[in-house]
Amino acid sequence: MTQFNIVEIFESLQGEGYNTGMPAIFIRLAACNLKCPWCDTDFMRYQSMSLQHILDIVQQYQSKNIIITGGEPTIHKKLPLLLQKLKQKNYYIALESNGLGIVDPHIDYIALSPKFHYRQHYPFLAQNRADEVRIVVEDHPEFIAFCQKIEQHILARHYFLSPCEQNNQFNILTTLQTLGKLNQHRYNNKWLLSLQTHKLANIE
Ligand SMILES: Nc1nc2[nH]cc(C(=O)O)c2c(=O)[nH]1
Ligand code: SF4
Ligand SMILES: [Mg+2]
Repeated sequence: MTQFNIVEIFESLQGEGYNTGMPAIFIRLAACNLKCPWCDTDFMRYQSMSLQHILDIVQQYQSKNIIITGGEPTIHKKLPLLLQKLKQKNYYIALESNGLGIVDPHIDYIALSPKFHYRQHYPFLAQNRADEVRIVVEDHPEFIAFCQKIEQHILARHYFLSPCEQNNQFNILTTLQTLGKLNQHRYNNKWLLSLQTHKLANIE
């Protein structure tokens, strides 16, 4: 039987990026190939679930939108089996990934979050197309160059910077200053702000 390691499945609103506010069922897969110091997800607390069990839970909710997140979903080799089933049931599927793996073609909306902290992992990007790129802001002299490099290498419809939360504080000022520098030419500005609004709204 096909099993998946699942941290949680819940219904909420997309808190971040271009689809902010979209009602969706979140499927959070276990494990990650990175270990970001500010990671806000306990991705190693999971349970093994059969494909049918996941479908049963998903179908109890109202929404026809799914957000696959983690952890890092692309490290799950059997993920295409789950996605196929969800597509057969006409779900719209968005995926959150750190960009180190290849994203399955069943995905309708790809949000990639390459991590500056692991910039040495991103010389050759496996996934070089996305609907949106969303980078968590770090205070470092090379951060802007990293964003510009990602903008060159990942063709996306939207580019976002997202404040980093550490010790219950968001680095909003650094984020604003970085946005200002990335968009300094005042024409063809690409970079927008993405907040983790679910944290501000106290929802999951
Ligand atoms: N509401 C809400 N939106 C989200 N968008 C991406 C999330 C994630 O943890 O990947 C997330 C999350 O955890 N909650
Ligand atoms: S890539 Fe995402 S899930 Fe993985 S450690 Fe970093 S913030 Fe956490
Ligand atoms: Mg989250």
